[in-house]
Amino acid sequence: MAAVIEDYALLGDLQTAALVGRDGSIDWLCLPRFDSPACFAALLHNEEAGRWLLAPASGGPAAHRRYRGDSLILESRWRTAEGEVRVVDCMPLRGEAADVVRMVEGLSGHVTMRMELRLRLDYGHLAPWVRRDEPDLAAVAGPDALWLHTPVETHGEDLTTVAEFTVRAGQRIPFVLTHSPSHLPRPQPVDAEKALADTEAFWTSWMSRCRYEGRWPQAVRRSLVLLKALTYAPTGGVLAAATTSLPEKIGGVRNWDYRYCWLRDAAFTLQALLGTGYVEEAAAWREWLLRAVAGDPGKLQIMYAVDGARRLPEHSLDWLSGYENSAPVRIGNAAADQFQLDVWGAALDTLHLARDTGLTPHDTAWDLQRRLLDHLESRWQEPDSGLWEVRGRPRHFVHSKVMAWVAADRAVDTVRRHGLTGPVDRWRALRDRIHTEVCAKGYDTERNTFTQFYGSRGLDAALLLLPRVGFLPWHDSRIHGTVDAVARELCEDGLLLRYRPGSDGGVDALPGTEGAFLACTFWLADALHGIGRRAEAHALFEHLLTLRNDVGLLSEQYDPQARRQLGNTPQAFSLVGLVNTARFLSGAPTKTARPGADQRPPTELTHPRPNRR
Ligand SMILES: OC[C@H]1O[C@H](O[C@H]2O[C@H](CO)[C@@H](O)[C@H](O)[C@H]2O)[C@H](O)[C@@H](O)[C@@H]1O
Repeated sequence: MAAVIEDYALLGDLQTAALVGRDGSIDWLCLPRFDSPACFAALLHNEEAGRWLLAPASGGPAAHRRYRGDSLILESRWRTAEGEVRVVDCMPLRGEAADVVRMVEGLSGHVTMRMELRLRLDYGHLAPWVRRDEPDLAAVAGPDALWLHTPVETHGEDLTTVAEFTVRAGQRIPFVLTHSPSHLPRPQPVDAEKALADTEAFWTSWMSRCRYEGRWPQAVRRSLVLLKALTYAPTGGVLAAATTSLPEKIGGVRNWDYRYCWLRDAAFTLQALLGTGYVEEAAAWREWLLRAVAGDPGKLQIMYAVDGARRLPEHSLDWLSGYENSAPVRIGNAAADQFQLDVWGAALDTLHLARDTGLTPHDTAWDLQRRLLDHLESRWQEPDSGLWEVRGRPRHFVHSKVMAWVAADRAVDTVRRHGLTGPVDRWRALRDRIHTEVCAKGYDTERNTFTQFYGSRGLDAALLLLPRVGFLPWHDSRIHGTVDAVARELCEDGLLLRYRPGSDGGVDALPGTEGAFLACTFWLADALHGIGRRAEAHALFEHLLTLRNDVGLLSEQYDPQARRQLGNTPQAFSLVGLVNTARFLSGAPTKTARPGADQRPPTELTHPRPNRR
């Protein structure tokens, strides 16, 4: 059985990622790309679906784990009756092939170790043909070939490669697993010691570019490393998370594939990276976006594969029982075909922010912005599926309309401040029309709150973003009313749901419930800070920090009753929430509002709180 979600640490080489449990087992690895079929899928079934265990034979979880410095090199340490041992895991940056390097270091005594390599290609479906390729072991199945390189003697047991060996104090014993397409010649195995040194040097140098100077620096730096690990280096695409189908409720059906590039999630990630000095990543994403959208901006999708491919058909893998029996396990994502209005605003906002942050101007980018806006102008009055990608009928979601306002607003601002050309009067009129309509139809005067969609009784955590994007200032009484209402109606044990799935007769058309949404809870901390309730904001943020696992990972959601993480992991939305809230609470202005807009929080409460009903 897989471990609890917070037991997993991430390894990655900026093209794919692996999850390692505290027990020393790699239970998730897709090769060669984040969204390729997994060769270890025990995470979504059990060890029969493939895993790679390397740990003391006596078993049990590592007593202590940490990443080495600011790197993605994981060190897991066990104390056993025989002595102490450390396993150091990493994925070196991609050279000729993909590698996983595992170094066993004897710290004291003589520790008996056990290795079990159970490769199961195609998401646990296929046991490869394994043979000796002296001095190594080669495994082949269809398009994939893998080699295990180690000085330790191995043998086969029950379609598994097994080794039992002893490590003495001072000894270092390497294991290297290398993947390559099966039709190519065997790649050179990497030298494990050099790979570790190079990987550490890469991450140290990457972190030296960090310009974050606010509070909670360790939590922010770790989140930035994890966000970087979710970018696909060859194209600049940014992933939502490293996994598929970790459930939003244990035993439930809300299990989705997040190994793709959502424009919305990427926009949030880029805002966090740009705000902490990582301009190169923003430049790479802009190029990715321009390529992905090239052709017809009217055919903009809300998500793409890491290489910009558009077809992501959703289907279930019925041979996998699912994480703790949470079925189905899905790959692909049907939300790719949805109309989500906010995505136009998110893309335009990020391109605007990139220009403001000093990213070299790009003629094609402005051309794309104009064409996206033209398209949006013709569609903003249509109902959509909203940022939560509801699978119920399309609605006039307030957050979606506000993001349409953002698109028009940023275009007007670009002309005004950057001297680019466009029909600015028309855009200004569009911006004002959207604003007027949202305030008239999306705001409930009786309850003093904006609502989830026009005429809805339900609320939505995304309404907390209205002042952040500059739609209304923090001191507006409608914003105070909305923050109060959202906190009152969507909080569970101090954490925020994104909406109540049962509201308005079941807005998302999915059965069951889900956990508290971590990104939304970070937005609540921002909102409390923004309206001047700073002590509450800080307390909430500190509480959120305690929900990270021992090595800083956050998944998408949290179950406050069971006190455990839920949903895909590590999730960019949650990590971005952490970075952006740390910045905001440390005194930075909000990320996306245009310069000059009233975005600084008041030093104290300037408006009376609205009456509670
Ligand atoms: O709630 C149903 C939807 O859930 C997933 O979407 C969520 O994840 C996305 C990636 O992080 C995020 O952009 C979106 O805001 C979230 O609601 C799932 O991917 C969808 O297929 C599903 O309809």
